[in-house]
Amino acid sequence: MGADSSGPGGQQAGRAQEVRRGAAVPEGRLSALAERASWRLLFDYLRPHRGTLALGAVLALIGSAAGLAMPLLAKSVIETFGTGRTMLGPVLLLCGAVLAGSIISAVGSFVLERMGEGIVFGARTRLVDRILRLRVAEVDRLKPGDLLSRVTADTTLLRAVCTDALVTAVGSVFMFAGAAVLMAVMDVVLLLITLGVVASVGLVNALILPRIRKASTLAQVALGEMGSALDRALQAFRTVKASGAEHREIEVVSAAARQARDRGVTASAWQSAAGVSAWMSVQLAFLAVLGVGGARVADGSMAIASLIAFLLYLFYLVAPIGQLVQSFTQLQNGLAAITRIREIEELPGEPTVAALRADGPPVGVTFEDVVFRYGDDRPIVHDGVSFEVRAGGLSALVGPSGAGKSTVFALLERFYSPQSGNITMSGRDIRDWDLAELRAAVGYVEQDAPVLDGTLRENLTFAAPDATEAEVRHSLARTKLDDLVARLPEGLETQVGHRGVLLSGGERQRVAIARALLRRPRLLLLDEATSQLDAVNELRLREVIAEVATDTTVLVIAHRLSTVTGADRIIVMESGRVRATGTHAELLADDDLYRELATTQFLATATP
Ligand SMILES: Nc1ncnc2c1ncn2[C@@H]1O[C@H](COP(=O)(O)OP(=O)(O)OP(=O)(O)O)[C@@H](O)[C@H]1O
Repeated sequence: MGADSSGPGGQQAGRAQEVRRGAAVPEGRLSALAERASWRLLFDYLRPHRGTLALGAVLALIGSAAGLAMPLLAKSVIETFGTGRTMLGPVLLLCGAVLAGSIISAVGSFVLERMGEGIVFGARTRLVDRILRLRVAEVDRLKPGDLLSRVTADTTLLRAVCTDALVTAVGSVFMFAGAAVLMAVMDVVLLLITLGVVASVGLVNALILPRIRKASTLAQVALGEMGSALDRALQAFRTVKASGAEHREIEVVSAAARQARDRGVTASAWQSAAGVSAWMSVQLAFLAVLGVGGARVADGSMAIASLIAFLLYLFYLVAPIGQLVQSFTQLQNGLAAITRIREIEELPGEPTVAALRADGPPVGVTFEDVVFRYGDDRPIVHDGVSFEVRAGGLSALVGPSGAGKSTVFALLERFYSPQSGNITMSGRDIRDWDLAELRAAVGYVEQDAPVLDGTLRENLTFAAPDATEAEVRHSLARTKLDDLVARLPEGLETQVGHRGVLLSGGERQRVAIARALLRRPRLLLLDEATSQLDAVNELRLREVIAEVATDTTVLVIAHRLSTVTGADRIIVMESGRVRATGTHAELLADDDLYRELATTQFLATATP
């Protein structure tokens, strides 16, 4: 029971709400969310790679150590000036340190970069896995463009954190500590002056960093909104063109892009402020050390070589401070991205549904007093729906638009769960069916019969990848597509185009039926297209449905009189209830609504 839910707890439901609201998330809530995306989340990503991380860090440290030795080696070179001693030894040592330090640093940074790519790969595959396993109800609330941006843009930010930021931070901390220790050995007073100035940078940054994270989160949300806006326009591309709405859609996408830019600019402004504070502190430290150190050189208490070495170390401090500040700002962007990735990862998903095949006798279906609404804040769609569809034969659901017919199919597929009432298939509550077994037993052909980009063969075997050539040919013959395949230049290997645009509406519908039949369903749910089919296609579809109904239960949402006249049983729905059931002749005699539908809507599309 309820195997298709990992239990949306209150917290998860709350997160789903945040995702749904997208850019409309109030800023206060955002910072609370960002807080939750703590270091712990980052460590979760890093934990499986801790061996590589340690190796990369050690190499980065050795590289930094070689760098740290340079001022000392430079000092020894300077000290040979005018002494008559040969400079060859110290110079060779200096060159060796430069070379070794560079190579070791490069290897260390490659190891960490590679680890970063591994982390991003892991995050992307987990995210895609989660998205494709989400419950239909969750996907209804999410925007595809925003999801895409989380898989691409947000994970890219994660890489920046795990590679650049981490590589730099590890090296910088060591460089900073090493330089500080060596400076302490050389002159404690000058070091204290330096550290005093540097501490002020830390203080300023502590105030700036949360602002960077907030601005960065908002910028990523805006980027997701932009993706959604573009996706909306592309999904309805022909409608956009036909409505002359290009400029309006361009404006919608541009507005989202503008918002992303503005928020990005805010984040950059704070980042610049952090950078400036680091730069200023180093300049101040340099001036202070130069002043105090110069005075001590003048009074003879300090050698000029020591002051030069100290100032060199001070510059060794400059780079790590700047880099640390940069790493921390990058980290803020990364943590914002991690929060967005986690929001999706924590949504409830369904268990794996393997591509099984049903193979069994036709099944009957019953609805008993089913009450359903799509969300707590939504109106009731099924208000005590009860009906029975016996095993085998053709049954039709009819009723005005919005009566709840397609919802019957969605509930049978367990895309949603009813609030009350029982649905059984083959006498067994559908909640007791294993989800994979249930979905294998039910073939589902949606109204707009989606055909995926790819070849005709890929589309046919989509639900049954192990189907044999003979089975494919058989399903083509049953759905009367064999003459189409014979006409196509590359037969089954012909590309059908994005969303099957190269096929006609009738052909798409029959391809979708053939695809469903290849899985040998025990119940075929067919949402008939409302669009007009030409007489030949309509006749073919009718023949296909009648033929399939000889060995499977077929439940069709009928929009054509020709379909219902041949049905064994018709269920008339109105306003979320079943108002009548019977044969065409019985309903024509007994039910006013059916009579009206039959003489208006249905007749309009009937073949002579
Ligand atoms: N995913 C959804 N989320 C929220 N509400 C929905 C969803 N799908 C359908 N509804 C609502 O449920 C009601 C019934 O929809 P349903 O698609 O079942 O009607 P129908 O009888 O199949 O209509 P039609 O013949 O026009 O397809 C409609 O008011 C619709 O707005």
